[in-house]
Amino acid sequence: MALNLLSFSARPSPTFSAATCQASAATFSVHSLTPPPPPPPPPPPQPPLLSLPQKSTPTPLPSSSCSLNCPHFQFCSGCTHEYSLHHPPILDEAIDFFEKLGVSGFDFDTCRLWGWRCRAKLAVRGSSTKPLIGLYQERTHDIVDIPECKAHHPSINAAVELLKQGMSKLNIEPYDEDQGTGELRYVQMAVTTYNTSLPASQRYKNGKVQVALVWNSGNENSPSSEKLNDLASFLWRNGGTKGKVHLIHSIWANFQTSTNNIIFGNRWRHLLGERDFWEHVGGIDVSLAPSSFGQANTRAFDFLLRKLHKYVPYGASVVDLYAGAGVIGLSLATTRKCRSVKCVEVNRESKVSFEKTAARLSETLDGSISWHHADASKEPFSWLVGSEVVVVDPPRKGLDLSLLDTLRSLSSVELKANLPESTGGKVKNEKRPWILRERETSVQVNSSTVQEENRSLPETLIYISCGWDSFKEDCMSLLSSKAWYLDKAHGFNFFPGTESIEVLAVFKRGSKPNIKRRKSGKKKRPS
Ligand SMILES: C[S@@+](CC[C@H](N)C(=O)[O-])C[C@H]1O[C@@H](n2cnc3c(N)ncnc32)[C@H](O)[C@@H]1O
Repeated sequence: MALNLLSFSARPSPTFSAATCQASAATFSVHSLTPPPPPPPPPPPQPPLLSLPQKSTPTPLPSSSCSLNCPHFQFCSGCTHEYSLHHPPILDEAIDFFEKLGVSGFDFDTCRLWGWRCRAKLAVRGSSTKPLIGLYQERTHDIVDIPECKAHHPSINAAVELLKQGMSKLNIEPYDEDQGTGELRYVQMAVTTYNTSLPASQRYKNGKVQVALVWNSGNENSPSSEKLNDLASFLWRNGGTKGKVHLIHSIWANFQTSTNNIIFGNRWRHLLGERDFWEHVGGIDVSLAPSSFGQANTRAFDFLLRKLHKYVPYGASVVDLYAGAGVIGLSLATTRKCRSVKCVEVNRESKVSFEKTAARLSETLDGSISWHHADASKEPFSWLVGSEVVVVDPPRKGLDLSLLDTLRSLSSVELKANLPESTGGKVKNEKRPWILRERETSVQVNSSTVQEENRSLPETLIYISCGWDSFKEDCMSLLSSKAWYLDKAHGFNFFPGTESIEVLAVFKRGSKPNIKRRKSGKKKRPS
């Protein structure tokens, strides 16, 4: 699927780091699973999970601790603030927002502050003798070279350095946007920290990089393909299994000739190394092709998933909208033994990753699990029917309006849905409309599982958001419909150094129960 440059620099970027927050076991024991961080830079004392039940401002730390210490700060558009990485400026606003809505127990998981980015898309410009590999400078098309990025997993920086050496040695020309000439346009680097042959404590820092080279040609038969193969061989020879340092997991090519600012073309080729890229998050092994969406902050995503699990009842039926490769849905299917899970994703490239993950999990999956190549904004109601829980994880711009409207009107629709003759169109005639509608592009796991007719509508809405502004709007819109109330919210430091946080919000259908304080029943002590 095409990605464009706006989202590229929007999902905050780069870095590399050292310390992992030491969350107190009492608040979030999963942190004890976090492998120790890579050795490098400034490892100040880490503030961990900040539990903010009241309007409590987290304990202030000196501004020098938890600072970015990145030589590229101010030149590169990836990070917007330098100090107190554990406490992004937006956090205070989030605390206020949830407090005003009467949500108790909002907490913020600070996660890893440096070296957190396990997935980066970087532009390649400059010249073969002096390649520049990095992000655009704010509001320009000038690339800032970021070899010492503190957000990047250290393996990404090492792989970028190796790539530069290869380009110089083999005379690979970076892309020239004005002329449309040159060979290498972008590179995507994705790190897998899944290596069970290492002790758990050493896995993160020994992450291996899946390198995807975006080549300026229509396919692998172009005259410049020889250079592409030479570059891949160079990377593999020096960074692959037999290199001095084993750094590279695999090398892929993507072919793109478009003159707009879309990063990837439609054609992908696996060149060297392992074809399958596995990571372990949310209690499952997940496969991620370079063409599929993958979360940039692997560790923080793992924390989020583990927190998410507890909001989904055992045996529930779930629809996972904006599902990517179905990581959330499959993680729930496995850990919560879901009766059914439907994943809905518009990028067809994610299908193969879903299939691989599901195949590896097949023995643990009992329910009916499916993935659908479909646009969640089209007939959204049909996706909601039959699920008790809906999970949405939209892009930064938030929910599609049609889906938002459908969620807002769920209480009134439910009445109709329960009346056998009253629902219109496909919903009326087909028990599982999604199967009919997307037959060619769906994947059904456990097709032998008999699905009973389930016409229920979601009672729980779990909203995962990477766009704070759009989340606020969607949240207020859902609440103003009176169809939902906000029950819980958690924040995660997915993008330290930036203005963004990730939010996990749990909405329940109906009105908020009026919880009256129970009388303790204890007898007063005689004074
Ligand atoms: C923030 S990502 C989340 C992916 C997935 N939940 C995960 O964590 O790996 C948003 C996903 O929504 C997909 N998407 C965007 N618009 C969509 C739509 N209208 N219908 C279905 N999927 C959509 C994107 O392709 C992307 O994979």
